[in-house]
Amino acid sequence: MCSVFTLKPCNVAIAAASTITEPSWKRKYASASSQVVTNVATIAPKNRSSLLLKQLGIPHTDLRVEEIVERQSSNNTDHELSRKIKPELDGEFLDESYERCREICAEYAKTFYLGTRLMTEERRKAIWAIYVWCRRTDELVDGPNADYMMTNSTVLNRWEERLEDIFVGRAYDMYDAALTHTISQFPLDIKPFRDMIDGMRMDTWKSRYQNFEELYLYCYYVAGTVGLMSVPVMGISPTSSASAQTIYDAALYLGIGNQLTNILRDVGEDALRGRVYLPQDELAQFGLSDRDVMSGKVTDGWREFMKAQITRARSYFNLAEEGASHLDDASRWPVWTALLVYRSILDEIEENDYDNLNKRAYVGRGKKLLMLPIAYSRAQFRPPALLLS
Ligand SMILES: CC(C)=CCC/C(C)=C/CC/C(C)=C/CC/C(C)=C/[C@@H]1[C@@H](COP(=O)(O)OP(=O)(O)O)[C@]1(C)CC/C=C(\C)CC/C=C(\C)CCC=C(C)C
Ligand SMILES: [Mn+2]
Repeated sequence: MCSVFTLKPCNVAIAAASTITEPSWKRKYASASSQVVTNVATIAPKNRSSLLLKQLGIPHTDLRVEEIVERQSSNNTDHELSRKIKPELDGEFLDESYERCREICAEYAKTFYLGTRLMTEERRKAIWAIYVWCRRTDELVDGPNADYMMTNSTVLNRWEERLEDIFVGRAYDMYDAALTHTISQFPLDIKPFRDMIDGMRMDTWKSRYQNFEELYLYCYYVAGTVGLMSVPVMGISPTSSASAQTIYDAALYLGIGNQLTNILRDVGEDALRGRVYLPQDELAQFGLSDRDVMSGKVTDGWREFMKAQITRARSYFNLAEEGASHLDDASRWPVWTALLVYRSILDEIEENDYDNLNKRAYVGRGKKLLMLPIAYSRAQFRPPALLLS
């Protein structure tokens, strides 16, 4: 274990790296890429979703969400889920741990941080801890220290072992300690956390996506998982008549919508890193290729392509809206705020006349604040079935 008391927010990735040098880990996978190739090949796209999804042309890959929902709804205390571990942490240390998580969330994720400020204290602390774990995981593969750490399967395997430790109450540093405590307070499942690490594995070897199915899988791994991690913290309204599956699906869609938006916002930046997340077959349908993405020229063809991409990203936010109304009363406002603010990045791309090759779309603070009352009024809505019960 490393010394954690000197960590500063900007050292998050270094802190992650400092504990991954021990040589004794077991290798779970022969290599990062073979693991992911296997996943892509064996998780057959399975259209088990509603007519609405079919009409939208959205493939719903079998992402084993049912497995998570089933455990979440059961009272099986033997399972890793719902284990009430009691980390031996004193109040002051824990307060400091959460405070460090808060600082990082405030510094790196203004939109999410705004959302968390609208939550109850317990929930907001839990989301800060989850945020920091997600951010550190992402930093391992594309943060400033990623090259220095030569991110490879070893680093990610070690990070996954460390995750397993966190879930049994063993923390390596202060950030882990906050998450360990969160796990003792909320019925979090380790699965989406593991899946996010798989997504980062994927990002280390894959820089092109042939079609939307491939991209969707990546988006699930790195972002849909965040939705699944968040539901147990946000809570489902006790009067909701919706199935847990419906609500988890909606949370997953919010993650997908966020990530598609992220990808559309960052096309130019990602291209500079040699990455094109846009589906190759869809680029070709619009007479475009990687070369157009790299050229930085915003043509009419590019605009038309972007319009279609934006429409699809919005459709995921729309699907998420349905589930947001079934969350616990106290969680609806923050979730609606995050949804509206993140979705409005798409409006900004339109405002920029679809120039996401040279400009980064940005939602100003004023606009964000204006969305608070709109989100508040949306959050007052409860599905009609609840009013009857
Ligand atoms: C029923 C219902 C609607 C429930 C709500 C569920 C819910 C709260 C869903 C939230 C979904 C969400 C916030 C997804 C985040 C997706 C995201 C931005 C993923 C990013 C991936 C990698 O992308 P990239 O490398 O291209 O990005 P950068 O340029 O590096 O930024 C991630 C970076 C993966 C890691 C994710 C995070 C760090 C964000 C985690 C956020 C939270 C835990 C906060 C959620 C809180 C609120 C208030 C919504
Ligand atoms: Mn990233």
